Amino acid sequence: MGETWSQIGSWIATIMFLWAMFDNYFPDHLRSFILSYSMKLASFVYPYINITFNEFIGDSDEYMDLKRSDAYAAIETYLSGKSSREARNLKAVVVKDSSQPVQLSLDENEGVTDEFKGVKLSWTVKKNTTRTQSFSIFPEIDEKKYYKLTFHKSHRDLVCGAYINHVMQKGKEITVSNRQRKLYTNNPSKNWERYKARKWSHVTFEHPATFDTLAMESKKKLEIVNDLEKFSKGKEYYTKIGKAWKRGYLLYGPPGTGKSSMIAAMANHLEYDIYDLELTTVKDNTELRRLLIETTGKSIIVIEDIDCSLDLTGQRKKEKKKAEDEEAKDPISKMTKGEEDSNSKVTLSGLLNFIDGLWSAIGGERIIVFTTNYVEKLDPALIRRGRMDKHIELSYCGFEAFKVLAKNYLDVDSHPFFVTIGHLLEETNITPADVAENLMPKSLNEDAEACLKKLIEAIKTAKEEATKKAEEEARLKAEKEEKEKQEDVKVDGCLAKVKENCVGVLVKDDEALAKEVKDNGVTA
Ligand SMILES: Nc1ncnc2c1ncn2[C@@H]1O[C@H](COP(=O)(O)OP(=O)(O)OP(=O)(O)O)[C@@H](O)[C@H]1O
Ligand SMILES: [Mg+2]
Repeated sequence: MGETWSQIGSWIATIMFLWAMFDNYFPDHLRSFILSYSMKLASFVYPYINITFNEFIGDSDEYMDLKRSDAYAAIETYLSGKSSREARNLKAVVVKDSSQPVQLSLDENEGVTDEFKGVKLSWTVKKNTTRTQSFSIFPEIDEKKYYKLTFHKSHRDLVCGAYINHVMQKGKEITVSNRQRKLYTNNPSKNWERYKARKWSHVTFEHPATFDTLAMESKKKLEIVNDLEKFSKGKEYYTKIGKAWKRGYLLYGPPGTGKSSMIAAMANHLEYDIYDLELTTVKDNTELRRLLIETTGKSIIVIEDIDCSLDLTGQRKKEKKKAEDEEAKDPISKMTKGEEDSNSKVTLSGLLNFIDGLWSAIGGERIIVFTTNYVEKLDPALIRRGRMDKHIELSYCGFEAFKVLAKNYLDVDSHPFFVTIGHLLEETNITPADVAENLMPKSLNEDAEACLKKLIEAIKTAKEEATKKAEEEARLKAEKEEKEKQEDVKVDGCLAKVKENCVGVLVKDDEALAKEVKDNGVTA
């Protein structure tokens, strides 16, 4: 044993001596010559290239700076399917916000093979373990995991370029399709500075609406679906035309015509998250921009009832005044509300900047949706094309929309009652929400026919009510006109009297005098 050790010792000493001689006495050009030949010899004996992808990147001395590498995560996801089929030692990882409860990945020292354009490659998971210097009796063990990609040197260009890109892209795509989508809402800014506070809170987005369940004309529906798909696949196109990759939709129509349902259908179709922006809690334009920066790509930013959210139409002023009146009556509610109802100073120009300013281009594909019940009240600058690229009107229920609802709610494609319903719908304004409510069976023994009958009655009632309302409105209008006519006659009479009494002193023209008489009576 002692002999072996002394032999190893003498070998090491000899190698070190030769290395020192080589380093000190060989001329530079001879040294690089020998080194290059020895590399060639090594590559002849082992013609493979290894690339490592570390799990954590950043400054390892500064623990806080370490960040899980996106590339590592993408590789793990990319290999997950292969690993579960081929590898013998697997590890189950719980992935946050994923629709799959666990993801299987390779355990240490396990490997799988992959093939790309006829080239074979192998992936293995390795671990470096080092003991960190510490004064504890239990030295801390620092483990660094990494993926090692091995391939033949003749495929260097293909692997370093196209293959690695392919892995990253596929890995991200799988992550996106597995992820649970989220519905975000903005937190009031007074909470932003708290420990771990976030600008957006989220829940899992689970709205079941799809374009199949949406009741509207099929032609219009197809047009919207095509528009969305063209947008979501249009990265290169948007780059080519020099436009930020985003699109604005304005959804308008009476309450209950499916504006919110359409937003849910859009998100489900594109697999996007939704950011539901409550503008009234945003203090000013700077806060609006900060919220925008924190949104991610592949998302729909929604501002519902835009006419009520901003002081563009005078709506908010009215609401504020009403709130102030209520507070005056109930001072306790004012105290409990605290600062929450502080005034928002978001302006039209701030909102326009949010939609298409320089900041709006950050973070990838994004859709912005505004909804309103009163499109005519909106400032034209806000909804011009380029900002709100597509204006979609959601209107009262037509026959085609009814058929979609009948199929969804009752599983009925045709029925003798359909003809009556079709005629009634042509003559009556009834929202899809009301139609849907009537089509929904309310007890176990209510069948499709009973529901359709119920709907016919409801449309008839709506029609009668609408006729009554129209008649009442016509009566009020006629009354108003009659009153105005009478007032005009009275004014003309007074005017004649004034003119008669003031002949020669009349200084005002007829119109001004008439106005004064109208406002103040004959005394004027
Ligand atoms: N076009 C539609 N297709 C299918 N269902 C609809 C449609 N319109 C309304 N509904 C039904 O009516 C309900 C209310 O619709 P939704 O909330 O989408 O209306 P809205 O236009 O957003 O109304 P508001 O202007 O009051 O916000 C939905 O839950 C849905 O079941
Ligand atoms: Mg709505």
